Amino acid sequence: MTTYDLIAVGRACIDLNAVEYNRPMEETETFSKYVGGSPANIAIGASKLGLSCGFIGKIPDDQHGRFISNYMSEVGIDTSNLVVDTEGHKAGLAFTEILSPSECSILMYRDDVADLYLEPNEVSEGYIKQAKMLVVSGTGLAQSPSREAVLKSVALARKNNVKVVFELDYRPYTWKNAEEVSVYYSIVAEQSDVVIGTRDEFNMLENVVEGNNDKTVAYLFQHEPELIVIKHGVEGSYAYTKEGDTFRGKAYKSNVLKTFGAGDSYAAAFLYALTKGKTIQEALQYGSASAAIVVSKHSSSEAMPTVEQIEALMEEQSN
Ligand SMILES: Nc1ncnc2c1ncn2[C@@H]1O[C@H](COP(=O)(O)OP(=O)(O)OP(=O)(O)O)[C@@H](O)[C@H]1O
Ligand SMILES: O=C(O)C[C@@H](O)[C@H](O)C(=O)CO
Repeated sequence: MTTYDLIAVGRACIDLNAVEYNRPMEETETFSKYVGGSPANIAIGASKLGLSCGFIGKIPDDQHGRFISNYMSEVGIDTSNLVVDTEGHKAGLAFTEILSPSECSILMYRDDVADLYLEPNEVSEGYIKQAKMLVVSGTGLAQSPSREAVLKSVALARKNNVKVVFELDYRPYTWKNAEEVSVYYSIVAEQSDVVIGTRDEFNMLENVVEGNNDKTVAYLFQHEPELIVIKHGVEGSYAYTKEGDTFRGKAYKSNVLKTFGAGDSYAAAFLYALTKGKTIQEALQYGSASAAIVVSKHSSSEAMPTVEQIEALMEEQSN
């Protein structure tokens, strides 16, 4: 018996999104606070879509930590394995700059962040075995002890027949160099059932400047993965199966406010659709429609849509 459709492991942080957008951050005076961090956003998105979700991570023992934990509980995520740090580590902060709908950047404050101090002994087999899938974010591999905690969670998932979904989620901060990224990304990707990332992120995994999708899938299908999703921004995304099928997901039209949040909302809705037994082609549409909604809104987490909103957009743009 599984209790959770999905348990995500990794960072739960704070996003501070510029309220006065279409201008440089130097001229921004007001920021809105949201829960952020890619794996937290995915769990929030999936929970808002009605999946039962849990989370493994570490938050600070302060106002930010309590804000994160309260918000995640409010949207229905089980936070019993969201460990409270006792050593004074802080929450990661992501200040977002929205220069224009297509030129966005994120200014990260991630020195000594609590999420990277998750210890292997804080990852419980009893918890992981209650899930259908474990969603692992690449950033959790950037530094010890979180690195070992994530590797342990993958090993426990595999031992208990829990599907491993690896969201590459490459962020340059905290990694030392490209070799290191490639080493740890390969270890986890080769053991995962599903790997999701952008073309650039797969280049980091393979440690190549310009890879191509055929080579990527030929490499990964020699190992555990059964399904690989490669995203190409507004040009859409491709899903490849080990049986040799390829599916293309087109991006939906959107009144874009900012670009970030696309990947997390895409993953949440894609995984929701697969969990509900939709086809891979349909799952690509759910993911793309969810992303189109989130890029038209101000936040990544709070903006995660409902199933009805996703299906309405799919219907509206069905031709
Ligand atoms: N401007 C856009 N308009 C509509 N849909 C978009 C847009 N940008 C991205 N998407 C959708 O979101 C999906 C994922 O986007 P992308 O490939 O940029 O991922 P990502 O880089 O992980 O996102 P993020 O910016 O959150 O890190 C795309 O395949 C597409 O369907
Ligand atoms: O993942 C992060 O740490 C920042 C996110 O919360 C932010 O909203 C984003 O970049 C989403 O893609």
